[in-house]
Amino acid sequence: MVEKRTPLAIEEAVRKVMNFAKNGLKEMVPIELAYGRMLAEDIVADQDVPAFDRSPYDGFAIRSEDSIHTSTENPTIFEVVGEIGAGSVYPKEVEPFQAVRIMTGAQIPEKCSAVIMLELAKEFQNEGKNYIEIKRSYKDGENISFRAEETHKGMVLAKKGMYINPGIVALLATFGYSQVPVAKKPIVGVIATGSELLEVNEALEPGKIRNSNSYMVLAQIQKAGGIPKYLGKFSDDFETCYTEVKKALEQVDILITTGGVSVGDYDYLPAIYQKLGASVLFNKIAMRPGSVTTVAQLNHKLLFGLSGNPSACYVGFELFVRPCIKTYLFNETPHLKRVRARLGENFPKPNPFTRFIRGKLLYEEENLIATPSGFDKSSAVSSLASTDALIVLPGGTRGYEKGMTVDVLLLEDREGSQWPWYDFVPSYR
Ligand SMILES: Nc1nc2c(c(=O)[nH]1)N[C@H]1C(S)=C(S)[C@@H](COP(=O)(O)OP(=O)(O)OC[C@H]3O[C@@H](n4cnc5c(N)ncnc54)[C@H](O)[C@@H]3O)O[C@H]1N2
Ligand code: MOO
Ligand SMILES: [Mg+2]
Repeated sequence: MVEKRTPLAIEEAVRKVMNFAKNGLKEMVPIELAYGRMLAEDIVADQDVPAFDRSPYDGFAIRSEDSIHTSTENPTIFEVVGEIGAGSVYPKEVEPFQAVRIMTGAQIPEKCSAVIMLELAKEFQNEGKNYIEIKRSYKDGENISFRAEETHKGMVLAKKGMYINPGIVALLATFGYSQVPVAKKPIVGVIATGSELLEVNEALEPGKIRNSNSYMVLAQIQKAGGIPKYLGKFSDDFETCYTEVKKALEQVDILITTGGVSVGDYDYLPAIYQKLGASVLFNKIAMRPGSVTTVAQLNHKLLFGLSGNPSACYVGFELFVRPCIKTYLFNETPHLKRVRARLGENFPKPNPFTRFIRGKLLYEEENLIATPSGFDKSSAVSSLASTDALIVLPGGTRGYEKGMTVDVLLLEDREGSQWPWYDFVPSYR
């Protein structure tokens, strides 16, 4: 008699896994390699930006008080006593009715309090000296970029766990991080099980299929921020698979197997977990696809037994493995982000379990439309190619109709969420 498994609610299953998700370590990388990594520390401003009052224009720096009585009828003349470009500092104090020719980015000379744009100053020479004439007054501080107007020393500019985008790279450079503290990536091993599996370069034979799960999962690992490590594909032979899984555990932070988790004669993963002494967190979830997704832990190392069926494998990874990789990388929003959309097609088939339909998102005017990507069986491969969201259809006795409001989990978003697993309400209720 085949073992009867009790399905666990998805939310509970994710919670059980997250109890074993842990933060990883920090490592330093040169700033050129920081893009795309996750920050392992808050970035705190160790200086003001700008660090000195500077000119936002090419022009002339003056003492604004010298310009008070200026008008078209009563122009004011300044003697130009020096010139500085960005990077240079005018060495003296500026006297009344003197001006310093100054370029964008240069430090405002001492005593100066306004900048006249080049275009608004009439330049002339007299007896070998340079002068400018202006026809309006300038206020104290006019055309000056003040010290700390952008950032104060001590401000947190980017938080630990944030994805390092080009803007954060600019910040890191501004604040002198030639070496950047980033989260060390977890090594995530992948083992495919199945006597039917051929390698990608092998010709098809009767009854066999090419191993697509491994390469799909390797890509998912990379996308989530881990280091994928392909450990091979093995026939459904208990001893071989046991030995390979045991060996793999020594080389990785997280281990994924695909296939062999259901109740079939050659589904050996449950027995492998038992022989390893690993404790199984669950082996049946009230979801489709991926109901057979099994997760175990051995000495706090997670072993994900993803289904062999490609769509089930894909979904199992996104719901369970991804948040563990993100947590390892210090991310505090490790789960998929959830938004509302309108269903783009009828989905008439009711299901007792919650379904995660692979879908494609599209904006129509201000509405977000989520349309199933295609062939929807758990064995489907082709529909995954155009999938950028999982449409969540809670289990029940009725199907869903085009235009209904549904929850979707975003696969191409970087923000993520702390916890999307609450109140999935079927819109037909
Ligand atoms: N009597 C029952 N049979 C099944 C049940 C059940 O509850 N009772 N569950 C079904 C569900 S749901 C799923 S999902 C599958 C899960 O099977 P396994 O995870 O044990 O995976 P396998 O049996 O090894 O393979 C299933 C399917 O996937 C193909 N496969 C496997 N590996 C790969 C790979 N690397 N690349 C591409 N395709 C792969 C394999 O050829 C099979 O067709 O069990 C149901 N059965
Ligand atoms: O676990 Mo299966 O993927 O539910 O179809
Ligand atoms: Mg099976």
